[in-house]
Formats: sequence, structure tokens, C-alpha cells
Amino acid sequence: MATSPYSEELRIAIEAVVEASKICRHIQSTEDFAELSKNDKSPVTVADFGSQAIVCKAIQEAFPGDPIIAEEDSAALRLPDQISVLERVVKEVKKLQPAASKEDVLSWIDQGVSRDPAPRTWTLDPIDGTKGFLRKEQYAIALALLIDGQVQVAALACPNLDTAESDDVGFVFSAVRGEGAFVASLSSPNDRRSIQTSDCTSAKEARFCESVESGHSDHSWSSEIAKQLGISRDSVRLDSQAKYAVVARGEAEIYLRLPTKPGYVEKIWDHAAGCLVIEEAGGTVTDVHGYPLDFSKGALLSENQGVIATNGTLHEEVAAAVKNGTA
Ligand SMILES: Nc1ncnc2c1ncn2[C@@H]1O[C@H](COP(=O)(O)O)[C@@H](OP(=O)(O)O)[C@H]1O
Ligand SMILES: [Mg+2]
Ligand SMILES: [Mg+2]
Ligand SMILES: [Mg+2]
Repeated sequence: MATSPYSEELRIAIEAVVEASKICRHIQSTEDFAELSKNDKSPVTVADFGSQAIVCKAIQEAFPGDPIIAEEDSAALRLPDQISVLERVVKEVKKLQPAASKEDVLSWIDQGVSRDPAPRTWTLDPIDGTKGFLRKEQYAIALALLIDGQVQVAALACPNLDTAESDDVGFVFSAVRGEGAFVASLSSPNDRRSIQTSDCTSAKEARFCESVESGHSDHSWSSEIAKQLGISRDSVRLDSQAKYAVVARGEAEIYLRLPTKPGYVEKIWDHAAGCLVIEEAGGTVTDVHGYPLDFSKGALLSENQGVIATNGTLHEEVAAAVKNGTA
């Protein structure tokens, strides 16, 4: 078998999100999140900053010069009245990087401020589903490598995800384009096994998932579409790209993210990693119009609206129902 052209990128990406999970888990266990509110009123915590610092440092060290389009930046932490939050971030990062100074941590976080499309770029959501993280429910650390606007490598850690198959909690999903999708327990990340989407061909039997947050997906629209497809079960609501992971490992068939706010443009870091994991597990991802997600435009999925992700076999039927569905 030919060696993978991205084996080093995959190894570093998995290691980075596994390390970041440790910070997130520790902060979640303390229940002291030092939550701040961003300009758009969305929350950000010590864990988001700590996770971004750890992952960006790892990428920068292994692949100097690779730009990173990440969700957070250090601006809020540099404000004099946020010094205690910055100190807390540094304290948490030091658990993994004992020599880290304040300036190191701030500059690692700011490795992620790239916004321009580049031929080779990483995208990072240090905590996807911050609201889920605050509720102690699902969240993810999502990292992907884009080459010419195509996702080629993905690592997606879901520290609170469980499984019916074992008592394990916390998984890391990964994929390289053309090489399949894999899962490993966060406690033994090198022990990867292949995953596939479900082979369900009957929409009536399908299980579907969507966002918990009512502002992130139009739930009444999706229940209308479910009705059209003959789905009787209620949707499973999950925060974060854990939804992509659940479809990728065959525990649900459909993830619908139907636009709510007119004008809201999806961010690449909310979808890139999950999208490749599902595709490599045999699934299909498009926007609500049936177009592939276009990751080539910088930080925004400016050419797309909403997301439909399925096990693959049901995609056409679901996309048609979304097209016919009333908003
Ligand atoms: N109006 C909106 N529509 C769609 N997505 C939104 C949104 N407002 C915020 N988001 C994004 O939805 C993500 C969470 O998705 P979900 O609801 O599936 O858990 C957030 O990621 P962060 O938590 O990383 O900020 C944020 O980027
Ligand atoms: Mg956010
Ligand atoms: Mg996000
Ligand atoms: Mg986030």
C-alpha cells in the first residue's frame, strides 16, 4: 500500500486535539469556566482559549508557515480587566506546557487569526459547542487541513460522547481523504478502528439529529421535513460536530442544519472536520440547496446555506424533501 501523503499531518492533528481535550476536561471538571461574552453575545471560556493555544502551538511547531483559521483570538485576554482570565488560561496551559509564559500563550492563540484563503491552511474550532460545554453536554475540538479549499485531513475529538458498545466516554474521530474514517478512544488514541455510516435505505427508519440551540437550526422546519419523509421518531438534539460523528459511526442517518437567521453565514471551522469524517465513512454532505460545501473562500462558507449530512444512501431523498419543505 502506498504511504499516505498526509500521515504526519494526521498524526500531529490527532495528538493536538487529544492534548486539547485534556485541558477542556480538566476545566469542565472544575466547573469554573471564567466565561466571557463575545461581541456577538456568544460565550467563550478559559477552555476555548487554552485549547486553541495548545493546538496552534502543535501545528506551528510541526508545520511552521502553515496558516491557521481558528475561531478565537487573544484580544479579550489582553484587556487589563481580564488579567485574571488570562492567568487562568496560562495556568491551565502550563499543565501540558510547563515552560509556557503569558506571551507564549497569547502568541500561540494568535497563530489562529489567519482569515485569507491559502493553498494550504488549517482550520480549528478549539471548542465547538461552547454552550454544550457549559451545560456539561456535548462539545468537540475540531481540526482540519484544507488543500486548495478541499478538506484533506480531519481530527475531531468529542470528549463527552459515549457509545452503546462499551463504557468508554470520549472519542477521537479522524480521516484522510481517500483513506476512510476512523475512531479511537481518547484514552488510547492510536488504537484506531474503521467506521462506516449506516446502510439504512428507508427514510422512515432514519434517525436524525440536529442542534440543541434553536438559533442554530430551524427545528419547526426540520420536523416538517421529517414528517414528509415519514420519520416518526423525534430528532436527537446534540451540540457541536458530535452530530457529524454520530452519523459517521452509523448511529444516526441524518443531520439537518436548516438556516434560521437570514444572513447568518456558516464558519468553516464548524463543519470542515465533521464533513470529511462523514464523507470518508461513506456519507454525503451538502448545503440545503444540494451544493457541496465550498471551503475555498476563507473563514466563511459564503457560497452555502445550512447543511444536510446523511449516511449517503438517503441523501437524495432528504435533499429533495428539504427542497420541497416549507420554511
Ligand atoms: N445563528 C446561527 N446559525 C448557525 N450557527 C450558529 C449561529 N450562531 C452561532 N452558530 C454556530 O453554531 C455553533 C454551534 O453549533 P451547534 O448548535 O450545532 O452546537 C457555534 O460554534 P461555537 O460553539 O464553536 O461558537 C457557532 O459558531
Ligand atoms: Mg463560539
Ligand atoms: Mg463552533
Ligand atoms: Mg468554538
